[in-house]
Amino acid sequence: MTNATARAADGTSVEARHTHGVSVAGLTKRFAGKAAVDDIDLSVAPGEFFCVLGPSGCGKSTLLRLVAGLETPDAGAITIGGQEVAGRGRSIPPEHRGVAMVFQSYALWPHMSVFQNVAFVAEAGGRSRQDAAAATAAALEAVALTPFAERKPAALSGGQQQRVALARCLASNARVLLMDEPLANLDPHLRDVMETELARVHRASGATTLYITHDQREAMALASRIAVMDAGRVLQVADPVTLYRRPANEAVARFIGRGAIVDGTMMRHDGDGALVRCGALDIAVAADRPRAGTVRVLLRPADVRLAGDGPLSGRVTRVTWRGGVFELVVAHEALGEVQLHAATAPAVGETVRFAVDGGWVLPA
Ligand SMILES: Nc1ncnc2c1ncn2[C@@H]1O[C@H](COP(=O)(O)OP(=O)(O)OP(=O)(O)O)[C@@H](O)[C@H]1O
Repeated sequence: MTNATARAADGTSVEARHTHGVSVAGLTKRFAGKAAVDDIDLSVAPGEFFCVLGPSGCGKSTLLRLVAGLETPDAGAITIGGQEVAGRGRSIPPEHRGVAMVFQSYALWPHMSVFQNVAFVAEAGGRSRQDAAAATAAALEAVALTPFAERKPAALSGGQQQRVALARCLASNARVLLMDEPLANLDPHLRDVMETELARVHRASGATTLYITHDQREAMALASRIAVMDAGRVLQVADPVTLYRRPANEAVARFIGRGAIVDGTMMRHDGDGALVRCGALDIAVAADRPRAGTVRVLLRPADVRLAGDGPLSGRVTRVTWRGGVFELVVAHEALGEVQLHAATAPAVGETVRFAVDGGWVLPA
């Protein structure tokens, strides 16, 4: 099937869905005078899988609820598919925004069967009964719930109920899917399975997806781009690799992944690289621009390696098995504690030699 003829589970052409991006500008929402969402600008491309990642209480859900139309902004504007749905004192109600939403709580109708729960939403998209039934069947198949179609929600496990909520979202006619931690209540195995399924369904449907999570692993696995939020503000928007390798500031560096941050002085800058002196050690690192004074250098575990002839030595303070690799914390006199991965584990307290092969000078 070519792109031109590709069809989503609900019969909508992929092209139709691809025309719907989401953008917010200067978006602000206050509760009791305190900004939960604080002057945010974001643009989600049509068809993109975009994650908003941040700690509890940073304003992620409020942002999603604003886009859905469940909250009214105090300032700023929201545009969906080229249409301004909120701003300048105007607010289009949720049902006219062309979005479907999955919440942390599944909000299923207890008196309806699994099939009816999904079909109800599919029909609300303005389709014929027959088309809605086909979309419902396809969505239940996608979340592996076909055998449970006639059950009531009360006779399902929590994870199965969550999958019904997901199927409802998939079966809706919406061009834009809004998901608030939809995998939060699943066990790790089912989470993995559903992550794969979400990615597959997204590829097939092309629906623009705005996905909220506090789980960086999940965001990294699913998103084409991630916005990292803290205290109502967006700290950085980037693809997962850039967020990990080149965080914009210390807060993002500490929130995403592991690593150590050490002080140094930039001796030289050339193109995309720099030589930074940390204590008595010169390290070749990546850096976006020349900098005077003290700089802060992020050393990810992959930047550091055990080496019998390495120039540095330190004492192992912690060893953690991370499934396939040991993570060591090694204390060095000048650098402080650095982390690295190793195939074999020295004993805690042992002195090891190591080398630093790279790093990233934090821009801010
Ligand atoms: N209806 C409300 N009334 C008052 N305060 C609210 C309301 N909704 C959210 N808040 C506050 O706004 C801030 C952001 O909340 P929000 O639910 O958006 O965060 P979150 O990042 O989604 O958190 P979590 O991951 O825990 O769900 C919090 O301080 C919260 O207490």
